[in-house]
Amino acid sequence: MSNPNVSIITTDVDFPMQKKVDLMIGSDSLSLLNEWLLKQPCDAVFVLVDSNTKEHCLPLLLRMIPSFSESVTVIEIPNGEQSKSFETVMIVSRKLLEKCASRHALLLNLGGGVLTDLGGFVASIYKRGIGFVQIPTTLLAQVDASVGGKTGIDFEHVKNTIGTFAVPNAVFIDTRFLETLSDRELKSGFAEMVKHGLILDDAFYNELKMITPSQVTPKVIEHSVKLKNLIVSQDPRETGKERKALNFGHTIGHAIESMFMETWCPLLHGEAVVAGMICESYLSHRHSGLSKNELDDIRTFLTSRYDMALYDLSVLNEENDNYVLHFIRNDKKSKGGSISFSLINRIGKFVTDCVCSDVSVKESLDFLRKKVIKRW
Ligand SMILES: NC(=O)c1ccc[n+]([C@@H]2O[C@H](COP(=O)([O-])OP(=O)(O)OC[C@H]3O[C@@H](n4cnc5c(N)ncnc54)[C@H](O)[C@@H]3O)[C@@H](O)[C@H]2O)c1
Ligand SMILES: O=C(O)C(=O)C[C@@H](O)[C@H](O)[C@H](O)COP(=O)(O)O
Ligand SMILES: [Zn+2]
Repeated sequence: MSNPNVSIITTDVDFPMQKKVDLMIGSDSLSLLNEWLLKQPCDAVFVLVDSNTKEHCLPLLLRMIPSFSESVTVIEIPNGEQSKSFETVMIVSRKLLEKCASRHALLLNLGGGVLTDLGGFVASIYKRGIGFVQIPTTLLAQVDASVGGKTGIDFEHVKNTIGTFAVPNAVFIDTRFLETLSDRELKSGFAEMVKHGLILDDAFYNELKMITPSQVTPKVIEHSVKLKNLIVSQDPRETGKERKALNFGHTIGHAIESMFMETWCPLLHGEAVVAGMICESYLSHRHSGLSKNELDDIRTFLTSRYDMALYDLSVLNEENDNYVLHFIRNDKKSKGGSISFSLINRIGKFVTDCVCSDVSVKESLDFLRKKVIKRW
């Protein structure tokens, strides 16, 4: 299988067994899918879509797999974060059962991070695990969610509480899908790329400062994926220090995302991560040596790109800080009752396992309110 427009990165995974996963990235990586599928020992192919990817992405996918387009079963779920739920797990599992999907079925997850997290989770538990392929259609899913094997659903508004580490059989990242994505969604995905720069690569961070999300090229996506993959291959199941780095901005970001879930205008994941990265850059300045200049640089860059004035931020008023702390305590990095953060000590260099007090967390939320929200 080869195509000059497509790069292939092979990653070696050791859980639950040694498994090599190919990530195909490029402006027409789907051109490799038909041939790839023909080599798989599967007995049926299912495609999971949401209402948007059914309209915008499924036609291209079906065109690219002529040997299967007549025989695939399409399963549709509603779009949006609410689909990361037990209810949707049941909808998909029920459909697989109705169609008598065997343990040799293959599930193609065609969608953004919600769909790849949910679809990956169902595939990892249905009949104790069937094969699945991630075909990410948002920038966020292309640079982050489809890479690294974290799957799951939310529970009681706590993000990704129920989930598995499950390795897909392959990942096809085709940048043509991004053509129908809204600016807001593109910006949300861009935030995770900025995160990759902040924790691992200052040159990449500076490169991102020079472009807008709509100017992101397949090569820039590939670089972001390589950065994530580097970390994942060192610490696939987040048992060591490395993978926690990918959680920069998420301890507070996830709590903020949870706080907004029930409001009339929920934040997108990347938007919450932006707010989280601002708070956690403040904590990095206070606790892990990030310079004042770099803190200002990050805050200025992020506030210039993300206009949070568009959202109702009253949910982040001081009187709600204890709710934010409640969500933070359920973060997966917490241990023995202490809240643990992944921070940076300079742009491009992460440090993990930083314990910060409730007082520091509240200070960082104050920083967000005074230095950022006021300006937004
Ligand atoms: N597993 C991981 O490592 C990981 C990493 C980062 C984020 N996540 C998770 O990913 C989720 C966010 O993912 P997301 O930002 O992709 O959101 P999403 O999956 O909700 O997709 C965003 C919206 O865009 C629509 N859409 C998708 N592709 C489209 C296309 N090509 N054209 C037009 N519309 C399209 C979707 O229907 C949806 O309405 C969060 O739940 C987050 O927790 C997981
Ligand atoms: O892949 C990872 O590891 C990450 O932490 C990437 C994050 O961007 C992503 O949002 C992930 O789903 C968060 O995982 P969680 O373990 O904090 O639920
Ligand atoms: Zn994330």
